[in-house]
Amino acid sequence: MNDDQWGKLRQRLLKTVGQNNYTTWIEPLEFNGLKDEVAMFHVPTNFTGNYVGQNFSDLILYEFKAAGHEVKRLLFQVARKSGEPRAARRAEPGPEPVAVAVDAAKHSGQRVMRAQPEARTADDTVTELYTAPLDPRFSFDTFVVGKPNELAHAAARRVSEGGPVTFNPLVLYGGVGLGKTHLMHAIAREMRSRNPKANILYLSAEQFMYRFVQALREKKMLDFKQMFRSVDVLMVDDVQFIAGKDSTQEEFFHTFNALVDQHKQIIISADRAPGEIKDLEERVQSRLQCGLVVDLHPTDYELRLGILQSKVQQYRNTYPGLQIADGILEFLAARISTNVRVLEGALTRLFAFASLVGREIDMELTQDCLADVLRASERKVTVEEIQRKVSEYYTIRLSDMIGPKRLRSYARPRQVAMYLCKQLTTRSLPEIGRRFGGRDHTTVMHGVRRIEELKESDSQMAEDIENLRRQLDE
Ligand SMILES: Nc1ncnc2c1ncn2[C@@H]1O[C@H](COP(=O)(O)OP(=O)(O)OP(=O)(O)O)[C@@H](O)[C@H]1O
Repeated sequence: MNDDQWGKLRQRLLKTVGQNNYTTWIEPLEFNGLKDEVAMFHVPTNFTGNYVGQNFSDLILYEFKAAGHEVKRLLFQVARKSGEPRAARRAEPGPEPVAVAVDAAKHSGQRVMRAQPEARTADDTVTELYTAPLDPRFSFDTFVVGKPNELAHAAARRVSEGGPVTFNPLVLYGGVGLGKTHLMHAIAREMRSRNPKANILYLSAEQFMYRFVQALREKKMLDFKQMFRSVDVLMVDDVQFIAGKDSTQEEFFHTFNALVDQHKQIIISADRAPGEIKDLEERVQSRLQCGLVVDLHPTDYELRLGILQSKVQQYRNTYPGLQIADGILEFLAARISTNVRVLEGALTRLFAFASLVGREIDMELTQDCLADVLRASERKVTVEEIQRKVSEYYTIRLSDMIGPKRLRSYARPRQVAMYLCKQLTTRSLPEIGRRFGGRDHTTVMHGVRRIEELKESDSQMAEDIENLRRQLDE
């Protein structure tokens, strides 16, 4: 594998791990070759290697495999700073500078060898990750409410008003870019403005783990416990991050209990319902389920349009005099349905571009400027292609998949195909139903929902969907 291929592999990892994780963890990896089924990397610090090994090894190994390279181990070595001799390019762990090696055979995310905290160096400091400043853009005023998020918004508002703690914890969950962090920040800001003396701690679950690890390393566990137990409000974003990290979960559990006992408000966000977070201890799951659990649903057309209109209002201050033709926002709301982050990014780019070239934002400029975004959201694949691919994948006859048989071995692939049609084409549910032997749209909806559920709870299903998507992309 050469650097170019590694570049492509990295791009695939970006899609899976998200931009933040990518920038922090994947981008700093310097690919250093493949030897004897060992993929070698230079990493800036032991901590990076250790972290990547623990959290992303299975994904990296999977991507190597998908790219046709048999890789059994990952080896992370600390790169020397300039002026220092380069780290030896070897596959065997030596006394220095090996940080982590990960074995594919045991690759349920487990390391076979790890750097002990004591082995870390001063440059492993993670202090900068400890602060979690609130984003000034994320307030209730800028949060657009629609059907998919009205319950989450109402619960967030209610909690932010303070007063007696009624539901504890409040858990907000939902998919990528649907506004969980926005709402968390809005709650924190509102609480702070209502009660400036309140000790409100907002941090991501990742930061919670870093603090915990650092406290262990520096033998300051008492300070850690005291600090977390003295807050009035604890807000932990993206709690799914601690799943599978046993000691962190345990500490989180105790912190949680101590605060609930003192009637302190806890607010949590997650990318899925607590009961569906794989490798999250049952006792943690059940604690999270004790309060109010509310769901941010995927955006609908109206909410997307509302968000776009609100952003245009905000942009008017930055770009006074900018003209936007009728129908453009409607076009974007209909075409870009992935997540709000992408929608916002598209609009920002459009405004910047229009102001640079000094033109009105019309359809032509929109198509030019957002060609890549629109192409990415364009669903070129057809219902027929999906049906064919899915029947091949599950080795069933196309006619059985489309036909009336209800046997599980036909019904499940049929639901998978319906799900993919919903995701990858612009066909409506009734249209999809018609193409599947004239089925009713409610049957399609049921099938789509079932697969969405299974994708979360059944790793085989998640893998099947991913494989099929990939094959359909080719
Ligand atoms: N209802 C909304 N009104 C206004 N802006 C929104 C809304 N929902 C999301 N956004 C914007 O979309 C972007 C992504 O939202 P946010 O970061 O809160 O998503 P998230 O659910 O926390 O995603 P992730 O799972 O990636 O952490 C932010 O810029 C946010 O302001």
